[in-house]
Amino acid sequence: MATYLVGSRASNLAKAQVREYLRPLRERLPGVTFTHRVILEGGDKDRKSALSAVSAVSGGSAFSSEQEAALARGDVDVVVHSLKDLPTSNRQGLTLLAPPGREDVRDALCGSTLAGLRKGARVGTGAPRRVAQLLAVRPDLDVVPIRGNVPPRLKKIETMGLDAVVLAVAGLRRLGLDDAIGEVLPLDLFPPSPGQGALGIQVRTDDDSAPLRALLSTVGDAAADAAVRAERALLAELHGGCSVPVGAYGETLPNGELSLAGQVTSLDGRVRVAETVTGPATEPEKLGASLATLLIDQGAHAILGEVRAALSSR
Ligand SMILES: NCc1[nH]cc(CCC(=O)O)c1CC(=O)O
Repeated sequence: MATYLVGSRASNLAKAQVREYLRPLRERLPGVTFTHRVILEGGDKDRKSALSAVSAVSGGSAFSSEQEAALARGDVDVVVHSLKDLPTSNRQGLTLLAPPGREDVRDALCGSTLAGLRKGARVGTGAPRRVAQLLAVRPDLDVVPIRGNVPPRLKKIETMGLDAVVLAVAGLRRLGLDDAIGEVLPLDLFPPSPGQGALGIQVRTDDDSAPLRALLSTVGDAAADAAVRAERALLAELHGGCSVPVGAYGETLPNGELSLAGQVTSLDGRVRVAETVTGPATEPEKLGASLATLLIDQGAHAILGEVRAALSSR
């Protein structure tokens, strides 16, 4: 009987994601054993310094590297990530499988509604994309940088005297914290981080892993896969990472085509370029690349150049 080790970070969100991923697999494959292994991270302890050092410069993710190293070494056979935290550059010998569907992709305001925020209200978020999108619609807001896992970030409403914080609906739902949502933010003004709401299912590409890849592909969702591939291709073409103000949302249309919306916003929210493209769902990377070209023609590089300069001087 086959046994596979499934790795993840130690957070409650990571554990919930593993449970969500394994439930249908265990039902479908009663003869196969999947065992969860937490992979502890140096990067977790010292996330602040790691993030500011890595993400501002390369757009890389400090979180995922140790998970990927454990997978490459063979300590585990598959890793369940949050896809949006994974760098777009492909790690040699590893591959991403189609995600099993997708949670709600949107961001939420917790603690208040947008209209309910007084002038100059203090809103917590550490993500440049969220800062930029908030200031674009509400330049009066005082955006306060916060970091950490989802539950501590929610608690900062009380402990830091914030009026609200911005968090992904997906993480809140998976943690059973959706009661905290004051308003789900509209996709057109607050397009999510590429891959938001999707699990990043990563395996080795070697021949020995082929049977596992075949098993796991039975729970992959083609529509979600096309959407996240297009979103991540856009980000890669813009040379962005999870720390740049790029929002993207891919979706399969009723006619089977893939639509991809993308936005790049300056950190102060004053300049924004936005476009939507449509194309065959069989070529999501091409769609992402064509959207990147349109956004670059409209000035995306200038915006992102200023963002990088601002972030690296922090
Ligand atoms: N960077 C943190 C992170 N990584 C994944 C999620 C949950 C949403 C998801 O799975 O895409 C979150 C929290 C948040 O953004 O609110």
